Amino acid sequence: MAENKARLPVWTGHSVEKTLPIRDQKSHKGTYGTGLLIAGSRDMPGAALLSGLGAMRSGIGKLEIGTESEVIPSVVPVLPEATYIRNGLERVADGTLELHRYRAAAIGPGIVPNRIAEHAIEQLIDCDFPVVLDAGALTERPYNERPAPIILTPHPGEFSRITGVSTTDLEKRRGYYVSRFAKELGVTIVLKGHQTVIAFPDGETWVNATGNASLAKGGTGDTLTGMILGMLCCHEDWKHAVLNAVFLHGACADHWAATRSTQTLLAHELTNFLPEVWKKYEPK
Ligand SMILES: NC(=O)C1=CN([C@@H]2O[C@H](COP(=O)(O)OP(=O)(O)OC[C@H]3O[C@@H](n4cnc5c(N)ncnc54)[C@H](OP(=O)(O)O)[C@@H]3O)[C@@H](O)[C@H]2O)[C@@H](O)CC1
Ligand SMILES: Nc1ncnc2c1ncn2[C@@H]1O[C@H](COP(=O)(O)OP(=O)(O)O)[C@@H](O)[C@H]1O
Ligand SMILES: [Mg+2]
Repeated sequence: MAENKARLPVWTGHSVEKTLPIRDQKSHKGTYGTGLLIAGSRDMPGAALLSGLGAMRSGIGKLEIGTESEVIPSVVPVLPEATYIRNGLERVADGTLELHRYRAAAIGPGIVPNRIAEHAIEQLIDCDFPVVLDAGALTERPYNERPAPIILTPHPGEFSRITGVSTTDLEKRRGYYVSRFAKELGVTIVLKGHQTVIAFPDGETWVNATGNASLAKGGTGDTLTGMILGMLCCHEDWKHAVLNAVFLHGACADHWAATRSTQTLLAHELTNFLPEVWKKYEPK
């Protein structure tokens, strides 16, 4: 029997209105910090662009993208605002990149899981800023106590990979499994899909109120990872950053679906709508 979702509280538009940050007229880009994004590879260059667009459209101060050299020329024409760390994955893995200056980091979109990636993830987890782990960074590992959150953003296939729970069992009890493993692993888990569930390690769990099947398309999760990174850099409360990123990501898809076929969305179009959609929830 499908789990009764009614037990979980819903993160609504009103929740977002109460928790969105104000962009102080006297602020400067340093106010919102620099985010580090390790994403993209030669066969998956678009993941770096999609997550980069998500981050730069979501309140960040500056974005540095660590990616393979050959990926950079495909990102710059569409996102000239980001700067780059050539072969950033290797630089993080071998400890030659200064990490303390970042406000938050995200790693995984378009990254091939391997030993170097694992070393880079270990280095980031050793830092004291929030780290988002997605896609190629979602492999089974323990997480030690640290001063800032680790945020995993698996779809059901990735969740199954890191927990051993079959997607069939998972889909019957999403709320139960995501809350259980968030507590057991001591991390935040965003279990994506229809009615995304967000579970924090302290047991607090929410269901997202937005989104639709137009998001069932490659690249939309990479986009969300970037949006979470950007919002971590501009929200005081990191939990609100995660919840509001998931909500606004789905709200952009809902804006699309209001007048267009849900068969047709391209992931990069989500961030074209974010300026207008975000505005709707800001204080009038
Ligand atoms: N433009 C780019 O550069 C893009 C780059 N991308 C990069 O591709 C990399 C691989 O990421 P990925 O998600 O595409 O593949 P993977 O991790 O193998 O997981 C899929 C497996 O899980 C299973 N599955 C079960 N339930 C599921 C569900 N509800 N939703 C989804 N899957 C579900 C599913 O089983 P199936 O039902 O297909 O048998 C399948 O076996 C990653 O680095 C990502 O960033 C992409 O973002 C696209 C655009
Ligand atoms: N049927 C659906 N309804 C609502 N949201 C969906 C649906 N299918 C997928 N999504 C959303 O789309 C995104 C897919 O993430 P993911 O599978 O990681 O994409 P990719 O890795 O290809 O970028 C997630 O944010 C998920 O919540
Ligand atoms: Mg994904």
